Amino acid sequence: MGCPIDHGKAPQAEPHGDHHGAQLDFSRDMSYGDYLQLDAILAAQKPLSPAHDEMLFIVQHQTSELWMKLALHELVAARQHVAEDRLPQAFKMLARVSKIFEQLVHAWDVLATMTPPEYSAVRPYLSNSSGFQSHQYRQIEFLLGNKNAAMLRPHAHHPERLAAVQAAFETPSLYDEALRLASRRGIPLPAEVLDRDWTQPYAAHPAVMALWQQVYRTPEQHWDLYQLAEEFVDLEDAFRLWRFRHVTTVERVIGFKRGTGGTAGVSYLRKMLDVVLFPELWTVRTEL
Ligand code: HEM
Ligand SMILES: N[C@@H](CC(=O)c1ccccc1NC=O)C(=O)O
Repeated sequence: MGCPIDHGKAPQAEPHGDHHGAQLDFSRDMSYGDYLQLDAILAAQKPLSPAHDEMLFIVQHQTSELWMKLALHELVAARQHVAEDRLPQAFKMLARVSKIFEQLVHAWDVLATMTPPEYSAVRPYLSNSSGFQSHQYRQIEFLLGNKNAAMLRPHAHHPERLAAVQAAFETPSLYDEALRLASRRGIPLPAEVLDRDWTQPYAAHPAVMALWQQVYRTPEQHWDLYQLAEEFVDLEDAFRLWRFRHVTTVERVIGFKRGTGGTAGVSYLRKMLDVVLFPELWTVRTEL
């Protein structure tokens, strides 16, 4: 079997030759590398230091950003599906995002092969750059409800990126949309939940706790909200593991040095382990 598109060519003279019938001439057809823009992607690793390990550092971050690009694409679409009452489509996307995070959790194993002296050879070349300035990461945090206006500042000098991060900052989070959906389904929720200032981080509310208690006590009557809640828990679980591996990897590589981004480093990242994205989905478990 060759390409499913009929290019109007005669069949290969030797379909069972040493090329197994594969097309070998791409002078006129789109090839693998053409489709994937590999020339652009593979020309984008530009080490600044003479250190051997900088290639690992660059590839690790670039691949993470590509997975974050997909996660963001899925999360934006999932939120839209929730906002428009199409839960099955949202489930599919949220399950994929959880798997992306699991992939990113395992990716730390590769970076952890870099020892402190190996990283010390690269670090001076990083100047003040830091993952803290990742605009895709910040959009993911905002989409998941972890809003913080100060995090917009690193993007102020770049209008296009600022607009994207700002839009994520001002738009209801995935969880906000889930609560609005529950309300459309007839579960009573107050205005301070349904129409709040979306630029504020979500804070736990007793009415939302009551909603999830109802869902988890009678799942058969609220099956899709129950499934949505469990998708959210999967997602937060995977995200927590990612945050945890980040701190432990950072600690083993730079110890308690300040971050290049200006924070205290490990103690800042440890503080981020306290973030709870979907608070009632965790506390409801105590009540069941
Ligand atoms: C040796 C490897 C790494 C070290 C030493 C490191 C260190 C740090 C430190 C110290 C911070 C706090 C901000 C600062 O002051 O710079 C930070 C933040 C951050 N890093 Fe890393 N990091 C490493 C690898 C990675 C990788 C592979 C990613 C994946 C994209 C990443 C993404 C981030 C993100 C998104 C933040 C912001 C976190 C937040 O604000 O909650 N880092 N990193
Ligand atoms: N914040 C790190 C530097 C760092 O990790 C970094 C620098 C440039 C591009 C990505 C990075 N990764 C995550 O923060 C440090 O303090 O060593």
